[in-house]
Amino acid sequence: MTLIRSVSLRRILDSRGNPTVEADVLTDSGGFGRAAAPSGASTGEYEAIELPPGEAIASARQHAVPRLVDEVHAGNQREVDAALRGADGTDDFSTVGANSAVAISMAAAKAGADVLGAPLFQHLGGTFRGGDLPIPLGNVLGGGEHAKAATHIQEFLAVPHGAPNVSEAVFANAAVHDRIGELLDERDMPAGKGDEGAWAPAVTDAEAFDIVAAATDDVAADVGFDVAVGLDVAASELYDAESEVYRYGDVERTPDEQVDYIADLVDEYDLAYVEDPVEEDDFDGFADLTDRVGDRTVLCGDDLFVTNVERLRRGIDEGAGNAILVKPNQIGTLSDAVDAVELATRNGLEAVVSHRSGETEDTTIAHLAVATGAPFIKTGTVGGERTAKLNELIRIAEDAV
Ligand SMILES: C=C(OP(=O)(O)O)C(=O)O
Ligand SMILES: [Mg+2]
Repeated sequence: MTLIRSVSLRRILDSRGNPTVEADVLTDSGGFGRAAAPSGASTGEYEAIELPPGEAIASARQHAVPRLVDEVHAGNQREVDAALRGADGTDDFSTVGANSAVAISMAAAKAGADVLGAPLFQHLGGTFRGGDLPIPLGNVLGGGEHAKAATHIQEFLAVPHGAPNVSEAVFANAAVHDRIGELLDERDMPAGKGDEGAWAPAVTDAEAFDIVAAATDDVAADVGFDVAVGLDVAASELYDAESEVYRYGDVERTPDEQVDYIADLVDEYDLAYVEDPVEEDDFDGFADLTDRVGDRTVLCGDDLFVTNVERLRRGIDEGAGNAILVKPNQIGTLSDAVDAVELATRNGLEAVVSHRSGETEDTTIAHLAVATGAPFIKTGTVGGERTAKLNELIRIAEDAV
């Protein structure tokens, strides 16, 4: 019933206005799935390879599609993803492109769910999933690679960890975003928005902390539950490997000073979450920070782990971090992404399923987070490509997908 009958690939627009890959998968019984690849801007050095969409599509048509059509069942995700890996023949999807691979992998999962008549999260996670919804981490102000001339730290996040349900959490993050807009207005600080819809004012990181902390406090008082502050430092983008310093404009920090700086920020702002506090090769610095503040904050590896079980295993062995960011396109298939979540969970690390800065209306990550029981999802706060996932979570919670 779920034997793949056709796979079609096309170029569509992503939220930055760049082309990306969309895949349609059709099964012999008429099951249909459509999914699109997201795309990063502050990408990790060790991510799977995203090819220019035209090349990725041509290569997938040549190498992957013949291995899938009339050969593989969309309902068997491991079989689909093994066929994609076999067709590619490399560790990093550099033949067919991780963008084609992830679009096909996710579209096949949706086709499988369609045949079953079950929501995607249930097809991926089993019938007992759906009770635990992730806490949404909302990017409300930022800069880095997502908005030049704004903050050095890439993302200031709202963390509504006291919310009684996902819907109230989603609306609390939107309220923080809105409150920041008011505070920027009051302070006469004009601001556009970055790639993920977060405010991108030309303020210092210190001013940004002040504004975001005020906004989360105001919203927490209003909604009656805790809303904390989190960060994605995206430290690899600040690191100058030649001189071995982190550059925040004119301010330089050595790797040791960087660890001290982040540890101080965790205590000063009671940070609930810090992603990529040090650069992607510094497992030692990550472990040092985990020793110092890992008991009171979530320390998450994005560029450090790139959703890769080999790099995650090293992190587990060395005590680097207590959480992993999970981006399916960093590794190329849903099976690989689920393997990373399961390895993390078995070893006491938390999983944070994540969007990319370049996104589409695709909602697969909302289902993946619920399917894997991930405690967090990071998928922005406002903007149609971000609200697509947030609204899907609200529907999943209501059993309305
Ligand atoms: C979402 C992120 O940005 P990008 O997609 O640009 O890597 C991130 O760094 O966590
Ligand atoms: Mg990141």
